[in-house]
Amino acid sequence: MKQPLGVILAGGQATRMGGGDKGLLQLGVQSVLGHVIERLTPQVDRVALNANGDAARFAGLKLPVLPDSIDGFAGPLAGVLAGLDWAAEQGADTIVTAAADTPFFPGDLVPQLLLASEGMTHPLVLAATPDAKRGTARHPTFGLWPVALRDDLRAALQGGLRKVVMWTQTHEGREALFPHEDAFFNINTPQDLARAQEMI
Ligand SMILES: Nc1nc2c(ncn2[C@@H]2O[C@H](COP(=O)(O)OP(=O)(O)OP(=O)(O)O)[C@@H](O)[C@H]2O)c(=O)[nH]1
Repeated sequence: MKQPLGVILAGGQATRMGGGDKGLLQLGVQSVLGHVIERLTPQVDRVALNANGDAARFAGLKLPVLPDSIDGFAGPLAGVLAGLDWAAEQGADTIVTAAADTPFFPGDLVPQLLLASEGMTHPLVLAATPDAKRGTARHPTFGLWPVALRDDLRAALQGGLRKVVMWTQTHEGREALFPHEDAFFNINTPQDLARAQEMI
């Protein structure tokens, strides 16, 4: 399998943060997105950013900016579709997604997702962490996605499907387990940002 392309999901509305772009918030010496780019870039072939609205605000990052093609804010799956359409243009087979608000995700994200996908015709794997109640918790914005299923995903979104896990289940998606409960700590609120400042 070719090395996946990387797609950073930054297409949300950040309502709990009061709007704006969570990825452009300052965290230590760089933006939250800067941390995400730094972690993802060495693990993939190339990186693009999925974001809606005026792309000029991300010009300094020097990454392709991919808007959602589904009307309205359809959730992270719309960003996955934008990433898969870009990957198809680039001749790639798969993408790995990472959320723009999750600055400390594992440095072995991509190898672990690839390992979990061995033997799958259409590699579809979500990252997961241990969860006291459910056994494991899946992280729907961190996954390995096959370009071959992009038209199926487009049809599902056009039919109103929004839940990532529901779509992956219809394709017998797997999970890759990361042992640390906080491996995908994400910034949703000003309190989360303060906690992240303490963590770096
Ligand atoms: N492309 C795309 N990505 C989205 C959309 N909604 C959420 N996301 C992304 O999905 C991930 C998780 O998003 P959430 O934290 O649930 O939503 P959010 O909009 O970032 O924040 P809240 O509005 O506070 O829930 C983030 O990486 C978001 O950028 C959307 O409509 N389109």
